[in-house]
Amino acid sequence: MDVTGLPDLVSRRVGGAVVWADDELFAEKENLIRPTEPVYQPATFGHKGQLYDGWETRRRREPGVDQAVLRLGLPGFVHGIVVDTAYFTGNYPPFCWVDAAAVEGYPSPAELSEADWQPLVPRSALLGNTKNPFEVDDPQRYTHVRLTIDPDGGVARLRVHGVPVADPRFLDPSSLDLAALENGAAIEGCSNMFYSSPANLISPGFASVMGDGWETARRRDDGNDWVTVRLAGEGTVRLAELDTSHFKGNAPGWAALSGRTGDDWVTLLPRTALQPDTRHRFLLPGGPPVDHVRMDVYPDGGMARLRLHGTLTTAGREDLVLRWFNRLPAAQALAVSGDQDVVAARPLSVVPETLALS
Ligand SMILES: NC(=O)NC(NC(N)=O)C(=O)[O-]
Repeated sequence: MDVTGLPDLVSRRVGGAVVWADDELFAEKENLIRPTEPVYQPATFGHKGQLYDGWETRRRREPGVDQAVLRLGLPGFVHGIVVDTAYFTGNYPPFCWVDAAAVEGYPSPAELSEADWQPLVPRSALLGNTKNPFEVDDPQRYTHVRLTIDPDGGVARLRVHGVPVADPRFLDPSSLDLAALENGAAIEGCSNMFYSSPANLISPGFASVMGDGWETARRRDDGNDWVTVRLAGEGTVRLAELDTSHFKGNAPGWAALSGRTGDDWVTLLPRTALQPDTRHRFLLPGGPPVDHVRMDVYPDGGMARLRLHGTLTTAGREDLVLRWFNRLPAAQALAVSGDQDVVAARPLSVVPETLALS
């Protein structure tokens, strides 16, 4: 499975941050999570040396390692990590490892140093000027990761690919974006992602440039492009927002929405004309609850965001609560539910009494 198709949970685009590094003399730690590909200009010297688009520490003169701690913009479970050493050739770290922690609230760097760090990637050899991929097999929901480089050097980007798991305590089941990545929705498939990923469609916030959206290649046949979203939970969609912002010469001419209810697909929005560079909002007439939504765009093009505001059904809400509760580390699950038996019995198929959240 190519996990790099999954959203990058630590990208700055989804609110990730590098909260601490022991050293960043040559190049700033914040570069690690820039959403764009690294760039390089040879023989471009600043006051401290060659400028690199990455995180680069000084040459160690004592034994030890360098570390950076990152907060996931979207807490979730991690399927794969990419340590990209692009353009670091004579100065990449020969080894690295990655740990993760699940922490409630808003811990400071000092508090994070005391966290219960779990190994995600063991000590592994790195190649220079290469995207170094690592598969991760760990069922827990994490909020932070820690990159250790051994002994020192430069890393251009750290990508943490996984599945966001929303904390239901912060969601109002009667009014939420059922298609939002941060609420637990996911892209299940699309016809084409030549220029940019469909995960952008359901990412937080507005798109700031065209590259922040989903863009297909120009079609040269009679078909049309499409994308399917698994909703955060089963629900009823009341308001659809199809935002073509920044797509001026390449917005689709039309779009339609359909929803999956059981084995059937029902029309939510019939084929409707779109304008370039416009945040369209369509009130939907209601209808049966759906758990997946497919957007067809005609014939091709790009879109910045797709929002599907609505209401979770009871089953949809229970699903969402369980997805979160069953991924919590045991100590956190106990703190939340207060019930040793409930924690021991996970994964459950019914929401525990103590988690009957409004
Ligand atoms: N030419 C270099 O890149 N040298 C050094 N790094 C920077 N950024 O200048 C180093 O020692 O790694």
